[in-house]
Amino acid sequence: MTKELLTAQIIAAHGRHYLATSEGKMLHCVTRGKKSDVAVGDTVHVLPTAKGQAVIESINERHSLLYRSDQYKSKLLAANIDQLFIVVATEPSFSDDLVSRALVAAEAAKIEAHLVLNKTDVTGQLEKARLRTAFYASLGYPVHQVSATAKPDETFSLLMPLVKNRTSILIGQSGMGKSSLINLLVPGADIATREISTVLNSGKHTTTFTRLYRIDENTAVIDSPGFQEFGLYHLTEGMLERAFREFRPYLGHCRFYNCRHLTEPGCAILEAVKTGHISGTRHQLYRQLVHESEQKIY
Ligand SMILES: Nc1nc2c(ncn2[C@@H]2O[C@H](COP(=O)(O)OP(=O)(O)OP(=O)(O)O)[C@@H](O)[C@H]2O)c(=O)[nH]1
Ligand SMILES: [Zn+2]
Repeated sequence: MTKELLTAQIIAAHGRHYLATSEGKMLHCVTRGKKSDVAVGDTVHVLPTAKGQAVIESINERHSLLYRSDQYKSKLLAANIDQLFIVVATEPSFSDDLVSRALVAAEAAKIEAHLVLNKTDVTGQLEKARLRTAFYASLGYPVHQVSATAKPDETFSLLMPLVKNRTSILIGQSGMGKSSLINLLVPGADIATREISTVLNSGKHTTTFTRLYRIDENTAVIDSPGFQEFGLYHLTEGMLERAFREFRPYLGHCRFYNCRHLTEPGCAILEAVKTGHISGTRHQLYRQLVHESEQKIY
C-alpha cells in the first residue's frame, strides 16, 4: 500500500525530532538521514510511517527565515514569520548587544521588529530602561511598555491586536518575562509545552525548545528559548550594512564605491558616527559583525 503525503506545519523542534500538526492531529516527525534543515513554522509534506509518526519528505518555500549562526553552523530559529518581538525588562538588566543583534537578524530576514519593555511596575530602573529603549524607538522600532504580571489585562489588550492575524516570534534573555507574556497571549501554553516536552524529549523538562502556538487560523506565536548569544556569521558585509537601518541614508555616499565603513577616508558612515548621527555603539557592533563574518569556516 502506498501511503499519501500529508501537508503539515512544524510546531516544535528538538534536535532532529519535530512535532507537526496536520488536520488537527499531532505527528512526531523525523527527517531522512542527517538533515536538520527544518524550522518551526515550516509547512512540510510528510509521509506517515506508524500511528502518530511520519517522515518529512519536503519543505515548502518559505517567505521568511530567521536564523543565527556561529563559525561552524547555522541554527534555524523559525520560518514564515512576519514579525519579531524582543522582550526586555526593567530588571534584570538587558543586553544592548543582544537586542541589536536580534534587530540586525530581523532586518536581514526582512521581518518587522518590535521591542517590548516588560515589568514597568518595577520602578527602580524604569526611567533608565525607558531611556535605553527610546534609543531603539529613535531608529524606528516600535517600543511597547507593558507589565505582564501587574497589568495583565492592559498588556493583553495592547499586544493582542499586534499579533492578531500574523505569525510572531518572541525572544528575550532569561528572566525578562517572555513566558509570562506567552501565557497571557496563549492560555494553556504551559500545559501544551509540558506535553510536547514529553513527546520530544521523553519527559526531561530541562531541555527547552522552540515552539509554535496557534491562537486561531491566522494567528500564531512562537516562543524561542535560549538567547544568551546571537551569532550572525552568515551575514555578508553587503547584508550587514543594510541591516543597520540608520546606515541606509548614507550608503552610496562614501568616497569609495566598495567602502567597508571601517577605516576608509571619505566614509559617509564614519562621518555620521563622528557627528553623532549614528551611534558609536551600533557602529562598533557593525565592526564586530564584519569581523565575525570573516571568521566563517563553514
Ligand atoms: N514585577 C513583575 N514581574 C514579572 C513581570 N513579568 C514577569 N515577571 C516575573 O519575572 C520572572 C521571570 O518571568 P518569566 O516569564 O519566567 O521570564 P522568562 O523571560 O520566560 O524567563 P526564562 O523562563 O528564564 O526564559 C517571574 O518571576 C515572573 O513572575 C512583570 O510585568 N512585573
Ligand atoms: Zn563608508
